[in-house]
Amino acid sequence: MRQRPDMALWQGRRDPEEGERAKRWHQCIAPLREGSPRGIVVAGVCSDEGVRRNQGRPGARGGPEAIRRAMANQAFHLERPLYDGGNLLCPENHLEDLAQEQARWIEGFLHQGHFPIILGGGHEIALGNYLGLSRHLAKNNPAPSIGIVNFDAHFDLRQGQAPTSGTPFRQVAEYCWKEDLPFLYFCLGISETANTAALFDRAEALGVQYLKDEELTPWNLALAEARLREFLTECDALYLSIDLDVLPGAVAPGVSAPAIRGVSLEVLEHLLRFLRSEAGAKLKLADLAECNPEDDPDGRTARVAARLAHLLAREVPAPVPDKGVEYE
Ligand SMILES: N=CN[C@@H](CCC(=O)O)C(=O)O
Ligand SMILES: [Mn+2]
Ligand SMILES: [Mn+2]
Repeated sequence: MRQRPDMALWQGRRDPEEGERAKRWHQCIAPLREGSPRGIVVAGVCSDEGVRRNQGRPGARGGPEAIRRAMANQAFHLERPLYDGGNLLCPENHLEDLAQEQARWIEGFLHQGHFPIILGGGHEIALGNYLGLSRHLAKNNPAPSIGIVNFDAHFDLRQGQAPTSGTPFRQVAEYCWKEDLPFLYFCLGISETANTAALFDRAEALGVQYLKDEELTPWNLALAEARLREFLTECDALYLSIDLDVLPGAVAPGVSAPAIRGVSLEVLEHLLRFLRSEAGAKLKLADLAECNPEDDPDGRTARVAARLAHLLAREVPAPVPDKGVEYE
């Protein structure tokens, strides 16, 4: 189920005549090992069973490889070590077991002090990410207030017995209810035409905060900033999820449900930078979900995902030690 990093994927242009500062990601990334100094870990969850179950276009199991290939040639500007943490495979499409196994895997990265950027995979990857962070934080705080900020055209609060790419945050809400934890979920980029009235009702009933795509314009950023700032005051820690279908379909066509309108890349990047500076060390974990290379002309979506990973890795705050752990 766990797959070691395939470093052969990390190929790209080389400019030796330009010297040491002409490096690209493929020249700087290392396989993650036990005891590696704290840094950024990119790791993939190769699952699209959730998308298939959700009546979508499968293919996102190839997302992690496509995003790594796009990352490989990016110029390297990071100030922290960068690692490939390998992949997690969904066992015989048995999504029911994925989240628990993924939670243990994520917890391991966090325990070693890394900032994980998890590459999807359908958005079913969100449940395991949340659970991993929750378990990690529970070591020092039995009832952590984890805020989820999800940039997404969809609420992903669907009902149903079986988990799918459309259910993860409803599953998180149920977990929080059972564990007596607050469910703090803020979804940005909601498309009114892509979410039924039933989903808006569920969001309301669960106390979900949201902003619609049409409210996230460059001339209205103060609204999102004020709402995010207030949201963060309630959170001990932040899990940031980016469903690439929040972007306009022309920018991110390689997803199961491309957006007609979407939120512009400029606005998304602005808000990611804003979150970084407002959340500081509360930001513990990020993911990029739904990249589907089978429907991605010119690898556009993988490349935009790679750029967002660069931004997250560059903007991520210096780690703050968990209790009892010192950073060098
Ligand atoms: N990950 C979520 N996906 C959307 C799919 C919507 C659609 O296929 O139209 C959802 O469930 O709402
Ligand atoms: Mn979506
Ligand atoms: Mn989603």
